[in-house]
Amino acid sequence: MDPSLARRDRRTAARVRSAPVTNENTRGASGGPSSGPPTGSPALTPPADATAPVRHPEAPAPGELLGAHYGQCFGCGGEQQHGLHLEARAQDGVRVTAEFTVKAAHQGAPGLAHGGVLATALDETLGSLSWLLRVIAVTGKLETDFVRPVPVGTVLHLDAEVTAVAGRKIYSSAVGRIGSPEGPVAVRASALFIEVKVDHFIDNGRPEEIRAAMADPDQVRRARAFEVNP
Ligand SMILES: CCCCCCCC(=O)SCCNC(=O)CCNC(=O)[C@H](O)C(C)(C)COP(=O)(O)OP(=O)(O)OC[C@H]1O[C@@H](n2cnc3c(N)ncnc32)[C@H](O)[C@@H]1OP(=O)(O)O
Repeated sequence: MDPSLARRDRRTAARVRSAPVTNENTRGASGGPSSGPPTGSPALTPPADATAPVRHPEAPAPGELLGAHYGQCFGCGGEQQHGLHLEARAQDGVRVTAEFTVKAAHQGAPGLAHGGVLATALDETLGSLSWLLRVIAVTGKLETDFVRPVPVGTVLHLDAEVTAVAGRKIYSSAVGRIGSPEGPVAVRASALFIEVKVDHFIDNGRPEEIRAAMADPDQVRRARAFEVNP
């Protein structure tokens, strides 16, 4: 086949694949990402008895930087040289925004962010919603749409919110835009987080890191405070 035709076919196929997603790229009434999250897995649809999320009275104020939950976290920790160093900020309701600058260490294809790194940025942003509910939760399911390639040097602006809660199950969605909070949508995600106790980490983490974390009184105080969630 003529290589130029093959290239054109590939471009057409890419447009067809992305078309339904880009039609949904408007924001929710709250300014958050809720309108048009990826549909798909039934496990990401809240059950009929799910309730609206409730912002904890001691949640960080809107506009406040949340800070890293763990210095070695690949998503937000300052001690990971090639980590994302993602910075999340509380917003109104149960919503956060975050920024992540794509570095050369985050490439998949030449000059473009790796899809797994972009999924990490979404996962981390969605995970930081726990600060506003004041619970500890881990990702059970994460469904991602990759809408546009994201070049190295891009600042990805992420916006995430909890949409519903059912017992320990926390339903959320997020969107990532290129260059500004109003920029073109590059990635979107829907997620199910599951609330856990601190013991989830103590029982499963590698002993040396757990010992180090337990020796840090600030880390222990932060984690335990989230377990008591009136
Ligand atoms: C401190 C915060 C760090 C934030 C970093 C960013 C977020 C992350 O990347 S966290 C790391 C990645 N995630 C993980 O490592 C989690 C690994 N998984 C696990 O440990 C377990 O499967 C866990 C804790 C999610 C659930 O196990 P367990 O506590 O036994 O709960 P379980 O009874 O199985 O499930 C509870 C409910 O959730 C549902 N559920 C759990 N997992 C899923 C799933 N993958 N898909 C759909 N539903 C699920 C179950 O069906 C059940 O529903 P129901 O109450 O209606 O019956």
